[in-house]
Amino acid sequence: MGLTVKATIASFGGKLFKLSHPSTSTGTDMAVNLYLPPQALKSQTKVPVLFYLSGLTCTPDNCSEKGFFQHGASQRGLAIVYPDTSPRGLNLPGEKDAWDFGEGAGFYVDATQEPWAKGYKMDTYITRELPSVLFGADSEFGKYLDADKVSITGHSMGGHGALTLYLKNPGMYKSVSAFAPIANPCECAWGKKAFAGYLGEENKEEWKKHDATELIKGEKWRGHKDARVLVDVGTGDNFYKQGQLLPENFEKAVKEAGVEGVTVRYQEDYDHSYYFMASFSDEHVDHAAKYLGLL
Ligand SMILES: N[C@@H](CCC(=O)N[C@@H](CSC=O)C(=O)NCC(=O)O)C(=O)O
Repeated sequence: MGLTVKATIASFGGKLFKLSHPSTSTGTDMAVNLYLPPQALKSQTKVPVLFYLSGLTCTPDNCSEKGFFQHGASQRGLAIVYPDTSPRGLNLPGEKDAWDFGEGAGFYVDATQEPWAKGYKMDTYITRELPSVLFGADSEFGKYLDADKVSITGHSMGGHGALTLYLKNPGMYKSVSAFAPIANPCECAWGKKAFAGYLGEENKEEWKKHDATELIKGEKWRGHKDARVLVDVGTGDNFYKQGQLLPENFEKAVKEAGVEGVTVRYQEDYDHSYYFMASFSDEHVDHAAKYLGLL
């Protein structure tokens, strides 16, 4: 069984499809939104694809309703994939006890600890299963999507997801960008809670494999001359002020590792919300478009 279309919504000359599909990674049905720009629909050609990973508490709808990404995507001619942030409906004990762990908070890792290992496999889901579901021969959308031209972006927990999936898999994505990412999860409260639960309290070396600040220092990226990374953080972001994001640690690691092609910008007064993202989403679409051959 493949994709089910739940709704089709006109947006900026293209169409937003609300989809669901059974997932072998999570053992649940997964919701996912897909935006096809007018260029794909009118000429029936394959367009490049930008994956957008959402933050804590989000569904595929938060960003497709108020992130303003469809505006830039329709101008540049790229598709956007908005996945969910965790499995839903597994009914694991404690799954809905907190907004920063469990349902809506999968952290884009493959959990190794029970009970989470039963379906919290968001790394495999985003990097392997979802592309094959969307781009594969059985997908009615495959004819519109260029599987060889894919970039990734995200917000907060999803910014962590975008940076780490990009850094773990050189070549899988053409570029990465992030809004207010949790840039050093091993050192912040959100990250410590998630990694202790999903990966094990004692497995600190394993945690580092899913931390952008650690990954950029690793052998895959040390001395890299063209990293293609854009990060925006708002200086009025309360989660930034509380030390949940730690972009300075990421910048320091980039410098120490001699990595070039990383831009971290601090946007005066902007907070953590979608008002911030909508203000800069065109620029993040353009960052992706440049490396996807559209600019
Ligand atoms: N507990 C609050 C705050 C949750 C929140 O701010 N979530 C952010 C992501 S935070 C890091 O990943 C978010 O994107 N919220 C959705 C939105 O539409 O703003 C709550 O439950 O709202």
